[in-house]
Amino acid sequence: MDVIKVERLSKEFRIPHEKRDTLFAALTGLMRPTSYETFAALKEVSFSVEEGEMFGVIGQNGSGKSTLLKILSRIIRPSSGKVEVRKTITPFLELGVGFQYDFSAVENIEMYGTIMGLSRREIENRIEDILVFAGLERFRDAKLKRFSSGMQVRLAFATAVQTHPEILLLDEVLAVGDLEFQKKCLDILDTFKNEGVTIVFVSHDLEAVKKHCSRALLLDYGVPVVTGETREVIDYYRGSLQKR
Ligand SMILES: Nc1ncnc2c1ncn2[C@@H]1O[C@H](COP(=O)(O)OP(=O)(O)OP(=O)(O)O)[C@@H](O)[C@H]1O
Repeated sequence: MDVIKVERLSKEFRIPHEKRDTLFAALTGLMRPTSYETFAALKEVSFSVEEGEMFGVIGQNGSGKSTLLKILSRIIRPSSGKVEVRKTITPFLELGVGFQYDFSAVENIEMYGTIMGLSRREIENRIEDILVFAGLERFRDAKLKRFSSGMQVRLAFATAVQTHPEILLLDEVLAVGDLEFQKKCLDILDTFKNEGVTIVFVSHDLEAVKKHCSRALLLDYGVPVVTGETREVIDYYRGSLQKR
């Protein structure tokens, strides 16, 4: 069963240009009205993701991957096209949103867990597991402002995976963690996959995409160049990069 179905999805952003012809006009505010340029971040993108599948989205910087995930999670609206999502989406796009830097690790787990929809009891039962998974047991009472960015992501990911996701959207969030932690997270994703969780995984780490995703989509400046079996999509991507 398809849990995500995207048909001819397009997204255009309006980029403002302020025209100030002379310094005098700029200083006196006598400028022409702002004009806008339209920028197409996604152009007629279509694909579907099956339940329990880990689906990769790859492409160069600025190719529209994050825009696509933001539309799937309803953070932004498409300009045209159709997006159907049949289960609840848990977006891990910006891990750690809501973290309080003056709070300790444990206080942040309690707060973040609440934001992610866990009950008080669920959080209390899991605090130790979360700290162990994040490898931060020794830092339980340290304030977050003393943590490195990698430590913050470890804490956020460790808390977030305790929720009961149906569809997970991951946007390059693991890249900040060190190699050992990245491996741990990818192992967790495999466990999720085995439990039937659907995962959409945006990454520049092509080896991780190849290893964990069954199918993938390659975007090139908003254009869906190829969708299919991950190995073929990655080979195509590598081949096209060599030709440039
Ligand atoms: N709110 C916005 N307003 C205007 N342009 C935007 C906005 N959000 C994204 N863009 C533009 O859309 C294009 C696609 O951006 P997006 O962040 O989706 O790319 P990406 O593939 O995720 O890139 P990266 O690999 O660098 O994370 C970029 O050119 C970006 O500048």
